[in-house]
Amino acid sequence: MKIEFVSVTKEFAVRGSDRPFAAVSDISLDVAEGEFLTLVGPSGCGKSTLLDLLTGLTLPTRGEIRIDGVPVTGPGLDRGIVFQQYALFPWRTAVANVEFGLEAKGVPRRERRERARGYLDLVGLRGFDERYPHELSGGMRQRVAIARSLAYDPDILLMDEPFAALDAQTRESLQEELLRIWNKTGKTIVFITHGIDEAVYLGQRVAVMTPSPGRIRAVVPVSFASREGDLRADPVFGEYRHAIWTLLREEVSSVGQTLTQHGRPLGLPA
Ligand SMILES: Nc1ncnc2c1ncn2[C@@H]1O[C@H](COP(=O)(O)OP(=O)(O)OP(=O)(O)O)[C@@H](O)[C@H]1O
Repeated sequence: MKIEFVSVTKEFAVRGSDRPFAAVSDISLDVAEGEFLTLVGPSGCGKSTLLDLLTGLTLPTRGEIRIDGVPVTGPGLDRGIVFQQYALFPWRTAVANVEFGLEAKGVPRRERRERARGYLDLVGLRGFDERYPHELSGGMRQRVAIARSLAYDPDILLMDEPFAALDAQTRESLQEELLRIWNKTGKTIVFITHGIDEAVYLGQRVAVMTPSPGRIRAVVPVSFASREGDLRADPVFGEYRHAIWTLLREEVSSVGQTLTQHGRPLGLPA
């Protein structure tokens, strides 16, 4: 297993109270090597807390997170992160931003530019190497951020609502690009979103989180007979969307009904 959360709880101290607040509680979840897992849930359910734990920026109060069987004790170059905000260096061109990842890896100067250009190509930004971030659109900046994370050549890509600030059309085209990049690179991706459509479109499995305390309500495997054409208009897409929407509203019994109706066991609680 690439990533394992084993009974992970994260508590924060609350000012003026001697009882801590559990941001996430007793989370157990496995992510396979090369899998694309989306994590969906409402604001405040603990998605970012889970991701922070996975980056090693914070440590669990109880439980353990393992990568390749080894407990996470701090950040590492095996995990690349893409945030909602672009976090690019404004004083560096696109290609120099991507090169930053290669500097961290100790790649010799000569090789850096060439490899950085390769990553810009991969994210569809050929010809934009010398643009500064302020000369790029929001979608392009996010492509540069993805290219920079890929330049570290991490095994795992962690994405915290990376497309949330983009307009709908740009978001859809970046989702498509991301799937293409994932297919090409075989990275393990954990992608956080509060959009059900986005979770269903991208994920091979969708982990559904509910708040107070943050828990994983269900993990829904997603598959389509074909991804040709307008996938979002596919009735099966609508079924997944509805199932997850219902889970988020805790109407679990009707979810069981919707799904068995079509004879596809989706691993949901009955
Ligand atoms: N450092 C902290 N100290 C105290 N409470 C915290 C801390 N970090 C997060 N929390 C609390 O933990 C809960 C989960 O927060 P988190 O940011 O993980 O949620 P989220 O699902 O990512 O939300 P959003 O979608 O709005 O980003 C929230 O109630 C938040 O107030």
